[in-house]
Amino acid sequence: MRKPIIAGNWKMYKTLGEARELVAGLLAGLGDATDREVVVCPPYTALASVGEQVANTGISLGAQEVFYEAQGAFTGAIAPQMLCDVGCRYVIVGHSERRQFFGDTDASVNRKLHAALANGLRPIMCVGESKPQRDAGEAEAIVTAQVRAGLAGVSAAQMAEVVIAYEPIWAIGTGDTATSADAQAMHAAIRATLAELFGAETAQTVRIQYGGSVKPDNIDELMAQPDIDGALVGGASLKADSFLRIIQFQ
Ligand SMILES: O=C[C@H](O)COP(=O)(O)O
Repeated sequence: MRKPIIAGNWKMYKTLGEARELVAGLLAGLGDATDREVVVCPPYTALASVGEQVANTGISLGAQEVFYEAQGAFTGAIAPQMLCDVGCRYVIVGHSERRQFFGDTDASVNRKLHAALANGLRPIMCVGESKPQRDAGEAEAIVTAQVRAGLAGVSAAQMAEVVIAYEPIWAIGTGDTATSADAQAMHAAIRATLAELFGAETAQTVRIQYGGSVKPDNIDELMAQPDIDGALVGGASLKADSFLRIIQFQ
């Protein structure tokens, strides 16, 4: 059985004080459910503080990005060990905003994913097509190619640590969610690709999140799909009440 994983990607939001307030609200309402995993991914500036706050709670810490080198003259970059140092368990790689604004490619995403794994971090690797690509009927080919390239050189054993997030770019921050049927179809295509790469048994164990305008009013339907194993949530993770409702999907 795949344990559902709900992750909040705060993107470039939350000062230290705001971060503490949000996490306090989450901890107050979380309860002790152990049948689902909860992750928050604050901006770098709040990682250490939130890391202390969530230590020994039901919330895991994740970062939004990582560089693939261990150390060196890489101004502005953060190394995998630095993320471990502040308590991170997860790190997002290949988010479409990193691909769009910061030059990430399938090749650099693959290097970051390997660096994360080598340092004991669990990568959440994002893939997803643009609107023109979907309209042209290329969505599945684009997404499965991103999966293959991003996972190049990864072993079946390492896949136990990898989470994949399918995020159609046109659904991010737009309120325009993929229908649960469209999302399910893409998740099934991703799982079929994983089966080709790593074998059917391993493919059945890999968690695939959906991301793109996940809200309290659509999470239940999305999570009811057989190949949707969680959500990567942006806007609706910035308030405790809406993120708690998403965590408490039926
Ligand atoms: O990482 C999260 C996604 O980009 C989704 O963002 P959103 O929930 O604001 O659409």
